[in-house]
Amino acid sequence: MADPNETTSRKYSIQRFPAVAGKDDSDAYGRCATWVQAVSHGFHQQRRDDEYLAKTLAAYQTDKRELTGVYVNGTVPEHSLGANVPVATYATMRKALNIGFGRQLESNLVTAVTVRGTHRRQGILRGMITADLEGAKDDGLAMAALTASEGSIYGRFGFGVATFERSIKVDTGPRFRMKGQPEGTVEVADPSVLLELAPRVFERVQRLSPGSVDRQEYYRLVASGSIGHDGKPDTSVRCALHYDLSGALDGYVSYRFKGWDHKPYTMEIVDFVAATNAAYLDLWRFMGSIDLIDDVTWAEAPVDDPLAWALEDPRCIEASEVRDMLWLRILDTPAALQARRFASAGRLVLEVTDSLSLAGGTWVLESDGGAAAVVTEAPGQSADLTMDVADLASIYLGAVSPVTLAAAGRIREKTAGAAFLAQQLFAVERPAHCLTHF
Ligand SMILES: CC(=O)SCCNC(=O)CCNC(=O)[C@H](O)C(C)(C)COP(=O)(O)OP(=O)(O)OC[C@H]1O[C@@H](n2cnc3c(N)ncnc32)[C@H](O)[C@@H]1OP(=O)(O)O
Repeated sequence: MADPNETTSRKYSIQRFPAVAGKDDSDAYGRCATWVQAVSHGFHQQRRDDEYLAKTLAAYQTDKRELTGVYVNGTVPEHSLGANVPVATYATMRKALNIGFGRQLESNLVTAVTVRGTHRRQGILRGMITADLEGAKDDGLAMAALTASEGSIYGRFGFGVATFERSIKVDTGPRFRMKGQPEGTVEVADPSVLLELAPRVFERVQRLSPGSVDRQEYYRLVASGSIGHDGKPDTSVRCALHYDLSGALDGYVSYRFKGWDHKPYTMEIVDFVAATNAAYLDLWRFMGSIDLIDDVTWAEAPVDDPLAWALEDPRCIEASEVRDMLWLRILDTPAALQARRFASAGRLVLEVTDSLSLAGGTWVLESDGGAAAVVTEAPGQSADLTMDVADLASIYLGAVSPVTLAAAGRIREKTAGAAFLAQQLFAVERPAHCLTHF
């Protein structure tokens, strides 16, 4: 792997360093704080105050984020941003990805990618991401993941869309009626309880939900209203908890009222985490019962949503903006395949191409539908399916059909029926959905 600390050219230096929150080492803290300001600049957000920087870096340190900054060598023109302000940023942290049937795969999460407008399209992103993916593979990881600001950036680096989400607006007026009966109870709580409870509930979701990525520290802070977009506490956040029939906590929803000047009167979901089907439906019953409210909105709803089937009138849901959510990048094809449990028995020869030469090759995948799959290298064997590594990432969690990718001309089917067999093999036990943005 390229050494991220080496001087890459006479023009730029790359520095990689851990996020630190302690101010004892003022140089290290200052470097991290300046890096956070550069990220805000890259995403057109406001300049951050000391409180925001302290809270953010504390959360980053908890997540063990590794920060990368690209710096201009030498002096910069008078009055411009100083040479200590990175012209490009990039961060990683390692978290578990649920890859179906309860299996977890430690993955390299990529985030906070920015390149200052005056330095763009000179290969800075390419340099940062190729070095990082190589390094993650050298460390033994088989998977990288990100959520993308634009759909056109990451396919060239071997990332494929693996899960989707959508925004919904639910009419909670008189026609909001749900089938069935509650199977537990819902109670309103002070949102601060979520500082402790949110990670506990999410831990169950992480175990049970294909496509789920373990959450970063920031989530419990947002769900509890401890931190809003501006870094200050968000006092408009409210929350409700769900208890199962034995009284055990198994879900929560946090939400905020959009205000009396916003018509129709709307409750916006901040975070909705349900570890059981009953918790999900009962919390929706609760959201649909809040007086004086016309609509409930949720920007991170699943595409394949049980709510639609639990409503007497599914048209209460107005869905918009179905969009890509989790992008995966396979770093080691046999390791990623062997980590999975396959849903049925079958044998496929897969030829995988990879322009970054990390995960390309030909392998035989044999599954008896049980716990272990056998993956053996088969160089030169004629393949049943050939695909780019990005397409293998897309089908990996079962949320994208290989049949669709074959129809799109992305996967090439050399043996009739092989795409359908792949669809059955890669299926998971429930629709993959990721509730974690990063
Ligand atoms: C995981 C995340 O954090 S997602 C957030 C991504 N960041 C943003 O959207 C913030 C605003 N944008 C930026 O900061 C920059 O434009 C970046 C990071 C997207 C790209 O950085 P650059 O250093 O300009 O990219 P770089 O020069 O390495 O380009 C590499 C390749 O990607 C292409 N590319 C880069 N950005 C884009 C884009 N937005 N759309 C399409 N293609 C792009 C380049 O044309 C180049 O293609 P090539 O290698 O085939 O010639």
